[in-house]
Amino acid sequence: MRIVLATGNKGKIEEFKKLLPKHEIVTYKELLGDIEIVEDKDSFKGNAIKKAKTIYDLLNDETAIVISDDSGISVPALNNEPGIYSARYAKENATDKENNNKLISKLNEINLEKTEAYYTACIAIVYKNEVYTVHGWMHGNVINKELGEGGFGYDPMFIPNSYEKTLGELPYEVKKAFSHRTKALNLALKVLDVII
Ligand SMILES: O=P(O)(O)OP(=O)(O)OP(=O)(O)OC[C@H]1O[C@@H](n2cnc3c(O)ncnc32)[C@H](O)[C@@H]1O
Ligand SMILES: [Mg+2]
Repeated sequence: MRIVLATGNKGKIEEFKKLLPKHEIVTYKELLGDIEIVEDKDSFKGNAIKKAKTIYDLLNDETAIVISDDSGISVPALNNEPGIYSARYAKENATDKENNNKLISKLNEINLEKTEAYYTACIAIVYKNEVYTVHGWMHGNVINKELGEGGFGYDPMFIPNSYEKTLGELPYEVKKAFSHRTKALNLALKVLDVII
């Protein structure tokens, strides 16, 4: 099955390709070029739907299968920041490094070297003009430094439950086994099984 990914994030694209080895994955940029989608909704779900719907409508092909991913990290000790603002925590169009530095300074402000955190992913599917959404979560801790080069985004700061190392240090197989994205995508595949 051919799936159009409504994301511009290289880390996500790489993960989706590894999670869906049997499917043909095309990114929206390959089909439509660069498009700016303003993520102005107040939930992962709202933004995921907006991204998937925008690309689906522009493709103008009823039978296209479009999948988006809106995700982020939440830190309860910081009132669940950055949450839906994870991509622009430091500033608009911030790099991963800038966002990680902002999270590190926020943790340092309240003298926390390590504290509970969780990732959320909402995946929206659009097919035949209908929208479906599913969620997945991964729980663990964030630390006030970056360790390792693996993964993307906040991964070098995130230690999943039952592990002692960050997702920057651990092999991708660990993240693949039970990440927020893996869990949401497994549900999305079940939805696709039913609707297609
Ligand atoms: O909107 P798209 O085009 O999909 O790309 P994006 O990078 O803007 O994606 P989001 O709006 O969903 O923002 C997600 C933020 O959370 C971070 N993030 C999401 N999933 C992550 C993961 O699995 N590991 C590390 N960081 C993650 C990511 O780096 C972004 O800063
Ligand atoms: Mg985004």
